[in-house]
Amino acid sequence: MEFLTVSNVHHTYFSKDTATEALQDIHLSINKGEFISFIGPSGCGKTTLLSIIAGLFPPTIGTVSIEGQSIFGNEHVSIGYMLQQDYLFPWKTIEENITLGLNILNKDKERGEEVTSRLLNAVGLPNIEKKYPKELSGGMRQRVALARTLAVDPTILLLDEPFSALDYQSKLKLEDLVSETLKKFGKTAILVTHDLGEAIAMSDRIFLFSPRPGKLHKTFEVPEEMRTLTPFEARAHPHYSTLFQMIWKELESLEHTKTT
Ligand SMILES: Nc1ncnc2c1ncn2[C@@H]1O[C@H](COP(=O)(O)OP(=O)(O)OP(=O)(O)O)[C@@H](O)[C@H]1O
Repeated sequence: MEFLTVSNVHHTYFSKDTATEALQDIHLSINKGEFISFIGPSGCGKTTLLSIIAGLFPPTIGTVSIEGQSIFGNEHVSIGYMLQQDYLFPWKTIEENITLGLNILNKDKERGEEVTSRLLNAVGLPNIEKKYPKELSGGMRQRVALARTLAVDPTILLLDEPFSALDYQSKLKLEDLVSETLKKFGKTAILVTHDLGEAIAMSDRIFLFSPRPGKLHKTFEVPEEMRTLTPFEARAHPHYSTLFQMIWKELESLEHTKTT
């Protein structure tokens, strides 16, 4: 079932005397519960498209809708955004950080304690409600950021390189945790990443964009039998390296068109 639709999206950034065309004629659709990755050469407009889907600004041309309704100014759509940095408030406890969104939205305020405890359990960090972010490692803080993102029960989760600041071991563990948690909560998600292996291991489909102005170059389906595995297990599946090489070659040919 089509859930998110991006139709005829073009985006140009205008400043005093320059116009930078970031995206050109993007059409795509995503099904409910799917995990999608956006990959492509640096500067091809991945973050721009994610920001437009988040409703941070409208595209110059085109529309983005969720379940048939435009996302701009739509108060029924709540977007969960997870970034490279966790952006937890250092002066607030973990519980206060997690319930921040609920308080701002005036939603489920009285259930804050219960929601916090349920989500901290889900991300494997029980009983840290009263701690402060500085008492946690980088990986633990990103797990709290995931709990905070899920607390508002977002319609869709947008993940902009959320693992890239972590050491390799923490990154692999968090990939598994995010994947398992999103499946458990039945969430739809889009991941922007420069790590092709991560995209293959975590996604149902991968959207490859061409150099700026970014266009959707190709879509790759991850084989069904890999999707039921954890990202860690998926990396050991024989189809993983086949897909990696296929997409890598495409990426290299796109990089070539960029410089020539
Ligand atoms: N606020 C802005 N004003 C002007 N130009 C911008 C702005 N934000 C992004 N750009 C330009 O738009 C293009 C697309 O940028 P964007 O950050 O979306 O690409 P990206 O694919 O996410 O890049 P990267 O992979 O390097 O993070 C780039 O050329 C960038 O310099």
